[in-house]
Amino acid sequence: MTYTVGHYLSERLSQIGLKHHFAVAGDYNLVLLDQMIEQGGTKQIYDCNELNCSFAAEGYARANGAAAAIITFSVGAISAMNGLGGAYAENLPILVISGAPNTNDHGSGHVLHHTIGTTEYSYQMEMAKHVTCAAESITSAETAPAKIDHVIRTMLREKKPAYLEIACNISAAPCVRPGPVSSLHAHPRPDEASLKAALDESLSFLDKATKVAILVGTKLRASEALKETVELADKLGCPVTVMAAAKSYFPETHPGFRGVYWGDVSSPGAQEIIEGADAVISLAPVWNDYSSEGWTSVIKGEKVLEVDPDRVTVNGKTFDGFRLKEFVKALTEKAPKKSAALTGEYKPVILPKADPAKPLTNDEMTRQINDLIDGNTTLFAETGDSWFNAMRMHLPEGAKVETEMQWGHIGWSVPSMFGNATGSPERKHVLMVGDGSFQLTAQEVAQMVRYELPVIIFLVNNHGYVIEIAIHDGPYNYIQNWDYAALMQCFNQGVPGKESGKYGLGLHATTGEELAEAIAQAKKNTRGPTLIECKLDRADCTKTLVQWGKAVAAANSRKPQNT
Ligand SMILES: Cc1ncc(Cn2nnc(CCOP(=O)(O)OP(=O)(O)O)c2C)c(N)n1
Repeated sequence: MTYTVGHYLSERLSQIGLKHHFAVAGDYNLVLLDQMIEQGGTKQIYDCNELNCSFAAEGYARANGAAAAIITFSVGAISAMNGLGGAYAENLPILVISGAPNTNDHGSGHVLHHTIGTTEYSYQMEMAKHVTCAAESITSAETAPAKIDHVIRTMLREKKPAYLEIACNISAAPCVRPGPVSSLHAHPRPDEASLKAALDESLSFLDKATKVAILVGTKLRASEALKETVELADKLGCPVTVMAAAKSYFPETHPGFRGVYWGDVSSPGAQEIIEGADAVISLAPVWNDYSSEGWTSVIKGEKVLEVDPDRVTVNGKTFDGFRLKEFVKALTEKAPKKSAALTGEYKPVILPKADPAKPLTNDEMTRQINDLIDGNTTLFAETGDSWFNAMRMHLPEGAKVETEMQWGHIGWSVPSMFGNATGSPERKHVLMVGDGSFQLTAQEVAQMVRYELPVIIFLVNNHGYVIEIAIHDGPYNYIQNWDYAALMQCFNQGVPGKESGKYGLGLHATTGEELAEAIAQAKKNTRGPTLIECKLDRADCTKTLVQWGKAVAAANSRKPQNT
């Protein structure tokens, strides 16, 4: 068998640890898809559309560290741009690979199908450059290895997405074979002088402090320092809170854990700890209008030692030339005990068991979902009141929570969980998603039926965009109601000639008792997804969403300056 450009790409992807890649067929990428199948290093998984394909890759990267999605030129790639933007915002290394026009068409004056009808085809590359850390166009086999290695090496180092387009007549062109994968993982050595200076300044900052606390931030997982943070917390003996988007990045069973810090909508006691500290070690935070509750709660300034992925700022000085992980390890070695602020114990929100015969409430639904979560569960929480329900859950050791609080594309969670479950089949997957979000990407549940993924979907049917209503109400927040549970019958049509692809289960829950029964059935459904449609009253949402919505609305309605 001739070794080709497509084989090189496929081998590199399997060398970095991928066992699957996601794809939607299109005539610009069919030969490339053949090469991927022929080389066989990763299994080809199909999605209903390219938006879902890019989000499935993003979800896979959350489980596996990286991912790849193959789509067709222009009509496919421009949909996938949304997944690239999301991966950029969420610091996830996914590689989106687009089939591309035949090399003979460049400069020919030909108008090609699927394009915008011009004779220039570079617009897609120009778009991709804005939402990736590396982007290359492959139009010859000779230059393919260097370009493929460049985009993979860069995305792994930067924890950002990358983009490749491969001309459709080059995918099967003969190509040299790759060397060891170690060259793709190389990181620059830290600048020792700068690291020492940062450490000395930080120790001086901590020496003067009495009430020290750690705030775990959004980019800590991408900085690959979760374990190192636990070691720092053990050494300091101080309280630890997490930002909402970092929920589950620090073990909630740790004696120092004190909940989610989110301004006025923090876990009970967390706001006092962070805002009352005289030294906050802030690890990889992202302060945006949502995470700061409409700019009302940003933790910065002279009380803060801010440790970003590649920079430390403390005592009015800033240091770079090393990675967060290297700094945290060095700080742990020298850090003093600072346990004065660790008082009392963490009291998670305990939701009372409701009368099972009464209409289902948001609290009862959240309570039963929390009971379902164990140390092997990955909980996806979609944009909406699901965020706030996830924040008030207490997690056992090993449980993970996935959110998309920077990009916030509603519907993201359905394909992302599909990708995550594909990449971590050994874990249980649970999704909380509102009816509004679900309507954007619902068809990807059909792929969960096709690939027989035993995930559990809690479809929160509160008849509209409740998070938007909390921010600013209007007729645009009310949507057509669906029979969401009935979708499973539609998706259960099976794979022709095969026994598979017909085990989706759709259930309705209008009371606590019905929900408990549905969960019991879901646990037994091991050959497909179970969607439980939870009917809630529209006004029945978390108090924290209502409070947060007011703060965000105030931020959105700030008058223009100098008018
Ligand atoms: C692609 C995209 N389009 C529009 C929006 C704005 N948006 N954010 N949240 C929503 C409504 C979410 O409603 P649901 O999923 O029903 O969630 P709930 O808050 O639980 O009702 C919208 C329409 C968005 N975040 N993403």
